[in-house]
Amino acid sequence: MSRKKAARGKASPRSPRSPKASPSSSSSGSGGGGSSGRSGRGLAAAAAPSSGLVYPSRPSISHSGEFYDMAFKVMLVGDSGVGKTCLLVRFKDGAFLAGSFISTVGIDFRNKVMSIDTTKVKLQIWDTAGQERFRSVTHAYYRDAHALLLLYDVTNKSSFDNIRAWLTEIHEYAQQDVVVMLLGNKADSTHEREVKREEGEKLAKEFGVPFMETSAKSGLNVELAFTAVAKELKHRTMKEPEESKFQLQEYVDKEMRTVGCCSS
Ligand SMILES: Nc1nc2c(ncn2[C@@H]2O[C@H](COP(=O)(O)OP(=O)(O)OP(=O)(O)O)[C@@H](O)[C@H]2O)c(=O)[nH]1
Repeated sequence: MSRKKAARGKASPRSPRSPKASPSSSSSGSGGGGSSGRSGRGLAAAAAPSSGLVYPSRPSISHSGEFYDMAFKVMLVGDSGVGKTCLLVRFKDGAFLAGSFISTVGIDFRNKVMSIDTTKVKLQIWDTAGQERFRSVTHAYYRDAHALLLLYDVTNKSSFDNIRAWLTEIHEYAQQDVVVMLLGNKADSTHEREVKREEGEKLAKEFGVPFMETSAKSGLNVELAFTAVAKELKHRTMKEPEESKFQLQEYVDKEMRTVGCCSS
């Protein structure tokens, strides 16, 4: 069995739910960002993304009129229902999508320009459908991703168990030096919790990836997760010799201690 097949075999995402949007309804987000993926607008950008890092010699301007110095592609991946769209909407708009769950169809993206030290970093964030039937669409996007935020749902053990299969898939399709961060989402749901924080930490350690728990609902660590990834990508790109190497997990741990965060 090929590695690809093995990865697929292991992954057993939640049973598919009927999406409310049709792939043909889409023109994916550009400029200020695409749709949230909630109302059937802007879903399922079928065309492969244009490749590569934007690191212009002078600031560029985004479609929303914001200047930026460098741009990166970040993908959100993980089982259906773990909260990828909600995490993106929380980060981009500071809101939580409560109410009935509508699965993402295919793939969608939104942009956000962040100030990292004195640099303007544009993140183009791709929200992928977690459902197995869209996997072949999302595979095409992995190779252009500079960072992957891999989510599981702390209230859903099988989404955690599937992380190994997701990591196999990432190794198969993404660039070798892609930045990967593991996120245990829905940390606000203390009563329904099925995965302890320590289990997430242990798995992340095993695979050598940084880890934190998040909540798209409360906003816990959402900004931090994207900031940490943006910092890592910026440091990798600038490679300033006098700068000491940026340590992503150290940064995350320090920031979490500072804000006195973390749920359990
Ligand atoms: N309590 C809680 N619920 C959340 C959180 N994030 C998402 N949800 C809920 O989980 C459900 C699924 O969220 P989505 O963001 O649509 O999940 P997704 O990973 O994008 O799902 P697919 O599009 O199918 O891949 C929704 O009902 C959300 O309201 C969170 O942090 N806390």
